[in-house]
Amino acid sequence: MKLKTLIYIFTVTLVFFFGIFIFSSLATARDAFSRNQLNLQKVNQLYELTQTFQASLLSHRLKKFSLISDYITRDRISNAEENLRRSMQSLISAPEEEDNDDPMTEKARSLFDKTAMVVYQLIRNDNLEISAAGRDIHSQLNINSASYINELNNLYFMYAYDTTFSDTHSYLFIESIRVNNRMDLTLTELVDQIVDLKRNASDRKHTYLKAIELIGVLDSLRARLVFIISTEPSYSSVDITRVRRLIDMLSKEHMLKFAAFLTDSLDEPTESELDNYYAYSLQLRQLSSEFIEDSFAQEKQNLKQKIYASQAQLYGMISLSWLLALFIIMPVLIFASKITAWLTLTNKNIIKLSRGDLSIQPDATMVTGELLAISNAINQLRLDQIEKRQLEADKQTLIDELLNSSFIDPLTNIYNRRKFFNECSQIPLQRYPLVFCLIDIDNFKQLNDRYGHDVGDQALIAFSHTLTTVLGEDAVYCRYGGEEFAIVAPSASSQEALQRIDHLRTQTELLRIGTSRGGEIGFTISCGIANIISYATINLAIKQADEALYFSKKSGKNRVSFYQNDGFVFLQTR
Ligand SMILES: Nc1nc2c(ncn2[C@@H]2O[C@H](COP(=O)(O)OP(=O)(O)OP(=O)(O)O)[C@@H](O)[C@H]2O)c(=O)[nH]1
Repeated sequence: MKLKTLIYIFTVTLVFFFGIFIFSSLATARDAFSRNQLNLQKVNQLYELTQTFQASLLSHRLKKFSLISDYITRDRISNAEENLRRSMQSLISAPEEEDNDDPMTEKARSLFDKTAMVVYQLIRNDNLEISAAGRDIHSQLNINSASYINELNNLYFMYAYDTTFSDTHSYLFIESIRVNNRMDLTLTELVDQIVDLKRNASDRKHTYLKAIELIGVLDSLRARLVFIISTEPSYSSVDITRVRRLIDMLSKEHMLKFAAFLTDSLDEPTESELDNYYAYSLQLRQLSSEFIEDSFAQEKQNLKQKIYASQAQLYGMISLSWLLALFIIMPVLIFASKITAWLTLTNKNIIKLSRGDLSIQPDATMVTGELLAISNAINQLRLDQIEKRQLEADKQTLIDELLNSSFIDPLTNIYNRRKFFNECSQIPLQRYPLVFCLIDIDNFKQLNDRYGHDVGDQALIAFSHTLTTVLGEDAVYCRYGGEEFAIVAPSASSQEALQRIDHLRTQTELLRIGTSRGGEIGFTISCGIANIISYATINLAIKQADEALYFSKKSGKNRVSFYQNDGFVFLQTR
C-alpha cells in the first residue's frame, strides 16, 4: 500500500473519530445547558412560592395579632395583604411563560393554582375574623385558619421536598427554605397561642404548654442553623454575619426571656409586653427571610455560572464543528474548483485544436491519474499536429523545389525550353509584335574538345549571366538546348532589335573564362532574329530565326542577322 493511501486512511479515521467526539460533546453540552436553565427556572419558582408562603403567614399573623394589640395598624395589614397578592400574582403567571407540554411545568402549575386558592381562602377567613361579625364566631374561624395554614404548608412542603422539583437545588438553598418554613410556621402558631392566652381564659394552661413546645422548636432551629453554616464552606463571610444575628436571636437567653413572657401572659400581660414579643417575632422573620435571600442569590449565581460554562462549551463545540466541516469541505471545494478549471482549459484546448490552433496551454492543475491521462492525450494530439504540419511544410518545399527544377535549367539557372514556351504563351496579344531570337555559341565543340567540358560549362554559365544582365525585365529567354539560347523581346523596329542583340553579342565577346592550364579564353555567339506577331505563329518565327542564325553562321559567325521576307538584314554599323 502506498504511503499516500495510508495518510488518506489515517486522516479520514482521525476526522471520523474527531467528529464523533465533537458530536457527543455537543450533545452533552446542550443537555447541561438546558438542564441548568431548567434548574434556574425551578429555583425561581421555589423562591416565588416561598415568598407567597411567607407573605401569607405574615398577613395572617398581623391580622391575628391585631385582635389583641393596637400595635398592628390597619395600614400595616393592608400593606401585607397587598404584598401577598403581588407575590401570588407572579406565582400564578410564572409557569404560563413556559412550555405547556413539559409535565414538570404542568405539575407545578396545578400546585401553584391550588396554593393560590388556599391563600385566597385564608385571606377571606382572616378578614372575617378581624371583622366585627367574625369576632362572635372566632373560635370556629380560628380552626378554619389553622386548617388553611396546614394545607398551605402541605402544598409548600410538597413542592420543596418533592424530588421532581427540588433535587437540583443545592443543600444550602433547600435548607434555608426548610428552616424558614419551620420558622414561619412556629412563629405563626406562637402568635395563635399568645392570642388564645389573651382571649381564651378557660384553657390558658393548655395553650401555655403548646407555646412552650413551640419555643423548643425555635431552639432546635438554632442548632440546625449552626450546623448548616459550619458544613457549607461556600457561604461567604458577609452572609455568615447575617446568619449569626439570626442564631443570636434564637439564643438560650432569648428563649428563656420568651418563656418568662409566656408565664407572665398567664396573668394578663401588658400591651407593651405583647408588642415587644411581636417586634421580636418580626425581627426573627426578617432575619430568616434574609437568610433565604442570600442563599437564593448564591444559588442563582451558581446556576448562572453553570449556564455560562455549559454555554461556552456549547459554543466551543459549535465552533469546532464548523472547523471540522471546513476541514472536510475545503479540500472538496478546492478539488471541485480544480476540476472546473481543468474542464474549462481542456474545453478551450480541444476547440483550439479542432480549429487548427496549436497554441494550447499545457495543463498543470490536474490531480487525478485519469484526468492527467486525458490532458496528456490532448497534448500528444497537439504534438502530432505540429509534426504533421512540419511534414506538410517539408512536402511543400519539396514540391516547390521539384516544380522549380522542372522549369529551371540546372546548369545555367535560367528558364529551360518548356518554361520558355509556357511563359511566351502567357504574353497578352496586345504586346505583339515582338521579336524572336535564336543564339548559338560559335565553335563550342572545339572549345569543349580543347579545354574540357568544365570550361564549356563555365562558358554556358557566363553567357547565361550576361543574358540576364543585358536583357531587361520585358524579355523572356531560356537555354534552348545544348549551347543554344532563345529570346522573345519587344522591339520598335528591326533595326532596334538588331542593335539590342548585337549589344549582347559584343558583351559576350568581352567575357573571359579561366582554363585549367591557367590561361583565359573568350568565345563568340551567332544570332538569328525574326518577327513574331502572335504566340500562334511561334513555330514560323522559330523557323525564320533559325534560318537567320544559319545565315549568320554561314556568313562567318559572331554576327546577328534579321530574317526579312526579301532577305536577311545585318546591322548597318557592321
Ligand atoms: N561542355 C558542354 N558541352 C555541350 C553541352 N551541350 C552540348 N555541348 C556540346 O556542344 C557541341 C555542339 O557542337 P556542334 O553542334 O557541332 O557545333 P559547333 O562546334 O558549335 O560548331 P558551330 O555551330 O558550327 O559553330 C557538342 O560537341 C556538344 O557535345 C553542355 O551542356 N556542356
